Amino acid sequence: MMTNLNLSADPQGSPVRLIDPLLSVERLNKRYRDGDPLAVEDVNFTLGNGEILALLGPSGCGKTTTLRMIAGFETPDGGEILLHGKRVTQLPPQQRRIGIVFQDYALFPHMSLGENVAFAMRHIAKAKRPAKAREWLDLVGLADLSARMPDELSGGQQQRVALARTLAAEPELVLLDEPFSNLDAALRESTRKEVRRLFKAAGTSVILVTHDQAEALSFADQVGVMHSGRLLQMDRPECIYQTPATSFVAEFLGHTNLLEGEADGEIAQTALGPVAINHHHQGPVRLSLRPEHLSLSAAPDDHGATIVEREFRGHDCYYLLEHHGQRFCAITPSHTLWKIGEQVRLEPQRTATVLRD
Ligand SMILES: Nc1ncnc2c1ncn2[C@@H]1O[C@H](COP(=O)(O)OP(=O)(O)OP(=O)(O)O)[C@@H](O)[C@H]1O
Repeated sequence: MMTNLNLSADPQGSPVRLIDPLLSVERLNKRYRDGDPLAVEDVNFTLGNGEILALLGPSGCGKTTTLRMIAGFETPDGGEILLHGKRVTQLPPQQRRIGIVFQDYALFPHMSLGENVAFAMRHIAKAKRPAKAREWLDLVGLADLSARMPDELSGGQQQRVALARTLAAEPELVLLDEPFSNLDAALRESTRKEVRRLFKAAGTSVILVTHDQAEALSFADQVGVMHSGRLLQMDRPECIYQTPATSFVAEFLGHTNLLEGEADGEIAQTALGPVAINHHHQGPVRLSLRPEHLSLSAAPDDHGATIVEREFRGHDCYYLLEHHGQRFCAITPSHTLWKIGEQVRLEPQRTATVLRD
C-alpha cells in the first residue's frame, strides 16, 4: 500500500510527516450567528493512526466547537472533515465511528456499570455482551465492581467506566472534552497516565481538548495551540515548548521571557547582551527565552541583575529579576539559593527562539 505524504498543520512549515492520516481537517470554519466573529477559522490538521493530539487554548478559543464538528454535532460553514480520506463532513454522528467522552461522564444512572458498558456494544451479539463488558471493565481495573450503580463510585472510577464504555464501542477515534477536569489534582494525574496507557495499548487515535498546558504536554504526541478560533501551531510537545511560533504560544505553554533584539545572523543584541538565536535573521526580532535557560551566578560588581522576588519550589526556585529597568524570570536548581535584593549575573544558556509575532 502506498503511504501518503502529509504536511502537518504547523503554519510555520514543520517537517513532513510520513503518516497515513486517520483524520484530516481541512480549512474548517464555523460562525454560530451572523455578526458573531468566527468561532473556528481556517483550521487545518491531520491525525495519524494511534496518535494522540491535544487541542490546547484559553476559554472560548474554539476547541470544543472543533471537536463537535469532528463528532458531527455541529455542521461547519466551510471546510471538510475526512476519515481515511473519505469525506464525512455531512454525515450524522452515528455513522462516523467516533467515541466521545465529556467532562460529566454521562453514565446512565439507572444501569449498573456492566450494563453501561454492554450498552455500547451494539456490534456484538447480545449474549456475548456481559462477558465482554467485564473484559473492558477489567482493563480499567473495575471488573469487580461490575454490578455497582454509577452513584456508588468515586469521580475517578466513574471516569474510568465512561472510558471503558467508549472503548467498548471500538471506535477508531476518541474525542475527549476536558475529561479530567472534575477530578482532584492527584487523581487527575494518575487517571491521565492510566488512560494514556489504555489508548496506546488499544492503538486508538485520540483528540483531547484542554486548557491545561501540563496536561497537554504530558498526554499528547502532538499539541495544537488555538487562539481566537485559529490553530496557531501544532507540533510535538517538546518542539512546541522549546520553539514556540508566536508570543501567545510561548506564554500559554509556561513562563517565558519575551525579549526585543536586533539580529545579525545567528546572534541578536538584547537587554541581556548578545544572545544566540535559532534562525538566521537580520534586523529587529522578538525572542522567547525560557526561565530555565537562564543561569544566575555571582556578579563581580554592582552591574548585575537584582533579585526582586523569589519563590522556593522544592526541587527548583523561581526568581523575578530586574535588569536595566526590565523584568526577567529565571528558574534554577534549588541547591544554590539567592536572596531578594542580591545582585547576580544573568546569562542565557540556550539559544532563544525567534517569534513570528
Ligand atoms: N452554541 C453556541 N452558540 C453561539 N455561540 C457559541 C456556541 N457555542 C460556542 N459559542 C461561541 O464560540 C466560541 C468558541 O467556543 P468554544 O466552546 O468552541 O470554545 P472553547 O475553546 O471550547 O472554550 P471552553 O474552554 O470555555 O469550553 C466562543 O466565543 C463561544 O462563545
